[in-house]
Amino acid sequence: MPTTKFTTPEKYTYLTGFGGYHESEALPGTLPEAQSTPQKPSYGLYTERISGSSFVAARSENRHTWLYRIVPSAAHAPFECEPNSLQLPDEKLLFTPTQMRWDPFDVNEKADWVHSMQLIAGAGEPSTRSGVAYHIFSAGQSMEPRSVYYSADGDLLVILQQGVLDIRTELGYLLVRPNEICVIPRGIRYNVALPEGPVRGYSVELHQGSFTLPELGPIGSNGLANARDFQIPKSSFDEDTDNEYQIYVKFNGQLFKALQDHSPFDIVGWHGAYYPYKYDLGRFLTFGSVSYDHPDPSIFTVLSSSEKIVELAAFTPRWLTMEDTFRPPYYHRNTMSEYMGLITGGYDARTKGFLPGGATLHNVMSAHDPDSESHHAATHAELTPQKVGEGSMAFILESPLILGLSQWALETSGKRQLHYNASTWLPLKPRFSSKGAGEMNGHPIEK
Ligand SMILES: O=C(O)Cc1cc(O)ccc1O
Ligand SMILES: [Fe+2]
Repeated sequence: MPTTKFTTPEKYTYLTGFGGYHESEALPGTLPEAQSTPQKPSYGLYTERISGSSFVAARSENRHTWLYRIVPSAAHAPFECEPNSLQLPDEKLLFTPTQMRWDPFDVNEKADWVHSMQLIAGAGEPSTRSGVAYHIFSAGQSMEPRSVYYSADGDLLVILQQGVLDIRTELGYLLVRPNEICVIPRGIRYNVALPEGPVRGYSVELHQGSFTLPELGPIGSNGLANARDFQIPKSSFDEDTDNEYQIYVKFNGQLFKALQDHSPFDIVGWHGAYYPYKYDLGRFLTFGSVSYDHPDPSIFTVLSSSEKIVELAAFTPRWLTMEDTFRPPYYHRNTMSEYMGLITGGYDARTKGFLPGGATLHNVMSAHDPDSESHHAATHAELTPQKVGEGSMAFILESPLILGLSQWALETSGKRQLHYNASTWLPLKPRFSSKGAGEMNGHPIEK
């Protein structure tokens, strides 16, 4: 059969709305009317289903999608183990309460998406569907065009820091640019091309549950990440049953590969609620205190997860107007582990050492926040309305899990700052005076 390529002119247009039931067809008349499994699907297609939740999951958590494709995904050669996979950290993680900070991670010019993922920290494991894995990706190469990857281990949240990801998923295209995040659900196959050169960023794989929008409570019906701003690909297919394709899968932490002689991008139409999506953090509707005191960063939550295993919050540009307030984050210890990254610019509790493409980890109950310089600056700042984070974007992943560190994070990457704690908090000296409130080492505290 001759190979004919079909790409929709609407390659990068999207459906919108978080969590809703969507449908898309690249050829009119693909989707069956009023049913899902007709005896003879249109155009001689095969019907296939991908389930992202158990059949009996509550309606609010039930996620599945019906696919109408040229050849079923099951038609491939056996999977074989890829022995030298970088993505397989078959190692014991190190659990330490020591505060961690990393310089920006290097781009691995030779690696593609699949082979560039490096584990930073994790807890639990995929086989029992427990916990999370935090990775850094830093790829210099597009994936081989006739190859796809999927993870059987969890839903993947991608926080892009540098470059552009042209992600072709089975369900259509997603162009992910800096300041955007995307989620690729477990099992969805995709190829990542790098149209603008090397990419770098952070990812979190959720072994259990799925990503959700946080409840809004007293905020009301809009705000934070609005459901409408989540973008979902539209169906687009290749009609190629002549060439060989590679299917990579991460399965319980191990990379496997199988070959097939037809394009995995052969879905002509789909309907369902299980799909990849992207979101531009620039659209976040930020709330904060307009009177006094520092609100908790939960007010910045972009995505939560169904079993509260991890939550993503973004520190977007915003106005601070609080009166008589120490405005940056307070000193704290937290029952949650806090992993932070910087997409652009700076972060108001840290004057130096926390740079775009770098990261920090303050594990469960490990004390942290403002470094001595930013503490001093904020204590003496004039409290006029102030825009913070202009041109900046930082994020935090909060998790109740104690995170263990990989050998790569601790040693191999060479990016761990060995004197993080000492340089950040040891310069903080006592300023207490029993002679009375309002004095600092015998000097009146400036109001
Ligand atoms: O910088 C951090 O550690 C994140 C953070 C920010 C904040 O405003 C309050 C608490 C907190 O952990
Ligand atoms: Fe914190």
